[in-house]
Amino acid sequence: MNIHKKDIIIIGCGCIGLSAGVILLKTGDYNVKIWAKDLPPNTTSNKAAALWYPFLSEPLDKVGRWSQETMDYFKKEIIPLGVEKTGTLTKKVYELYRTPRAQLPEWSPFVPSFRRMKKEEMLDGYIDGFTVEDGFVMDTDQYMDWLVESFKALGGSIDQREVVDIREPFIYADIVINCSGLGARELIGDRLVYPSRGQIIVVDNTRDISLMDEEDEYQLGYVIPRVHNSVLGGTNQQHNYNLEPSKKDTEEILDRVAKISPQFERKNLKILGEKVGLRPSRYSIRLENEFMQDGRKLLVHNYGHGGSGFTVSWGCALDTLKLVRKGADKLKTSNKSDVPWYSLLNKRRSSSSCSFVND
Ligand SMILES: Cc1cc2nc3c(=O)[nH]c(=O)nc-3n(C[C@H](O)[C@H](O)[C@H](O)COP(=O)(O)OP(=O)(O)OC[C@H]3O[C@@H](n4cnc5c(N)ncnc54)[C@H](O)[C@@H]3O)c2cc1C
Ligand SMILES: NCCCCC(=O)C(=O)O
Repeated sequence: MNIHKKDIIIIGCGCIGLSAGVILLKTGDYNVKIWAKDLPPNTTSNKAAALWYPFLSEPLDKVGRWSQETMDYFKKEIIPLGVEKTGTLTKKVYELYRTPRAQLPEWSPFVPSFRRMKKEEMLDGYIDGFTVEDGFVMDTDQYMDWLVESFKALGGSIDQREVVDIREPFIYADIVINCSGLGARELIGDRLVYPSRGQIIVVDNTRDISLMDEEDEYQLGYVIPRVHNSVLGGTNQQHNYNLEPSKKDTEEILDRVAKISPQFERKNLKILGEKVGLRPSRYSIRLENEFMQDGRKLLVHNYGHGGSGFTVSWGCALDTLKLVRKGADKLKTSNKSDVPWYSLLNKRRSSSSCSFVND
């Protein structure tokens, strides 16, 4: 532990916490520790498909910028390391519609390669669609393992521990980053974050383009080819906490992807497994500073990424660094002796005590 560097504790070891940790460590200015109840492969992040595509997350203008910054980071820092190391591949994606789409997605101006699909690219049964030429997909478990390895190689350390009171980490650090995902509901009493249950099926490899039937944002039909296998999806069941795969959902996902193309009919697929994750959904991604204990402590919130955690992860990590720098300059020097450590814990924080004023 370098005493000249500021200590930071990140709560959460999903793609959001790990990306933030890597960016903070790369500056050389911080000692960074992750505290997390669940570690990969037992996080929501490990249940993701995953591909670059903004989905179920707001506000769309910021999601656009974060997505573009994440795409740039992947192109410069991750894709060049090679697929064997990171489990990440550049992959074109088609978003398909059976009805015309007058509106372009609000995030599209941020993504240079975004365009409407050409007639000659259209699949049978679809009349409209969009494409991004240089998106990416990752074998999620392999990518998450690479993120952990990168974080540790930069000097980060990971403690598997549940944080029951948000003030506990402040005994050890003046700056805490809240990357707790859906856990923010309990950790800081934010009832605005809720689960959107997603179920996927892992199958043997399929074709070389990610295909997503977006006609219905609740009954999803997508095929995402990855490095060692492909993922079929999916579901978007709000406020559903069931973590067990449902046979009914599997049947309905298979029916939906078969309608994308005959090559995805069940007889042509070899099912390898099913996964379920609870997307940390919120009306708006919360990425902001909160000063605690009369301005002596800084809590940076970075949670509520819905269906886009991987797609915005590096953009949000870069903004987390900006918030840390901005907030740290405003911290009143905390002379540890005048804040007895037990005083931080002797009052349980009521859920109503948090203010969720978003910027
Ligand atoms: C089926 C499915 C498919 C998806 N596909 C994609 C996709 O293709 N592209 C994409 O961009 N996104 C996708 N997503 C969304 C993406 O998975 C999430 O947005 C992302 O994983 C959120 O990351 P996170 O780090 O915030 O949360 P998590 O991965 O849930 O990590 C939260 C961490 O905080 C810890 N934690 C919580 N509370 C506490 C506490 N009190 N004390 C200590 N630790 C705590 C947890 O243990 C965990 O380590 C998908 C999601 C699902 C379910
Ligand atoms: N629009 C389809 C989204 C693909 C996968 C994904 O982001 C999800 O299921 O959350």
